[in-house]
Amino acid sequence: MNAAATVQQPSYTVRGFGIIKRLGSGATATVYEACTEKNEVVALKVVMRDRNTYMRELRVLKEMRHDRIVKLFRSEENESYRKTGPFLIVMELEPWGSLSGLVLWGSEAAQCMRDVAIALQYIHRKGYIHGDIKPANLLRDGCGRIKVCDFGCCKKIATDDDTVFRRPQGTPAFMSPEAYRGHGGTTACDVWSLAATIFCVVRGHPPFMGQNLVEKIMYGAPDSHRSAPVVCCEEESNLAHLVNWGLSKPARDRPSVDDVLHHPWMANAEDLRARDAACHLFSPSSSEAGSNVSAHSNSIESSTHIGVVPSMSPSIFLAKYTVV
Ligand SMILES: Nc1ncnc2c1ncn2[C@@H]1O[C@H](COP(=O)(O)OP(=O)(O)OP(=O)(O)O)[C@@H](O)[C@H]1O
Repeated sequence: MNAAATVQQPSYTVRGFGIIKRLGSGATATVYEACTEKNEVVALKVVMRDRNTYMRELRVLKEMRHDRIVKLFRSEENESYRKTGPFLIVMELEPWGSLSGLVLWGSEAAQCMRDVAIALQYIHRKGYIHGDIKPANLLRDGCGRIKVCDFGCCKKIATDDDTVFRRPQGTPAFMSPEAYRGHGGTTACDVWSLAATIFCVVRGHPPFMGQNLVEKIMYGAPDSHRSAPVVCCEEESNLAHLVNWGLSKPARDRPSVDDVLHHPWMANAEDLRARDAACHLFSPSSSEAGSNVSAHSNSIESSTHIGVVPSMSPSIFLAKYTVV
């Protein structure tokens, strides 16, 4: 496959981008698979109204250069001068979608969550917290690796004397207790969300399942009596330990991202380099091709990047694209 193999015809255009299909949407935006005038295939995020969120996301994405973080292709410079939406963000397309609704097993779960921890380590070192780690913001690339997206809730790490009450931001099912109270400016908030995400991808639902926002907030409230979730069976004791540690109510009791990366559940996961090597060496005709996120099944010969439809096994390829 090469760039000449094109995707479905766009059904309409948004400021010069041909819209092929909707990939997903959230509170502030809708993301589309789109093509440019040069027939490059991209992810186009259309932020309808919230200019502040848009500007923040754009500013942060420009700073992020890491292979576990979705790439910003183009910041439509003119966008910054617009007073009203929609505002556009042009990103690399991750055609395998997010982890939302998926259940992962064993070392595959550990590898994917390790990718997220690596991305968080980078984000924290840059002086930011992501603020909205959850399965829907974790995209799968063609090699079975994870890329973090959606920096709309990202903020600078609060300084020690920064006790200002901020408007709570994030997704209730994955938010730390202190984030509910408007003190969501520390890296420990991301660690809570990561632990809740780990629970969710191995169990298929978030750890605290309030029926509505009020119940979810009560679950997270510091004086509620709910105990940390137990993820347990004998062979999963490492997993249970990490999740329960990450979901410690007092932020100071939680591990750092470095601790998470060194935790046996992640550190003992199958060697990632083997997976990376498999990604490059994978033969598109291999009979191991499949449609989950395992190391061998989603491998492609080259990374997905602008203008190039990924070269991959025909069965996987056809599931996502109409080749003309
Ligand atoms: N680069 C991409 N490639 C493929 N799919 C993407 C990409 N970026 C986002 N998506 C899909 O679009 C969905 C919504 O994107 P995003 O989370 O950025 O929107 P949002 O409005 O900021 O969401 P939220 O309300 O969670 O903040 C994601 O869950 C994901 O499924």
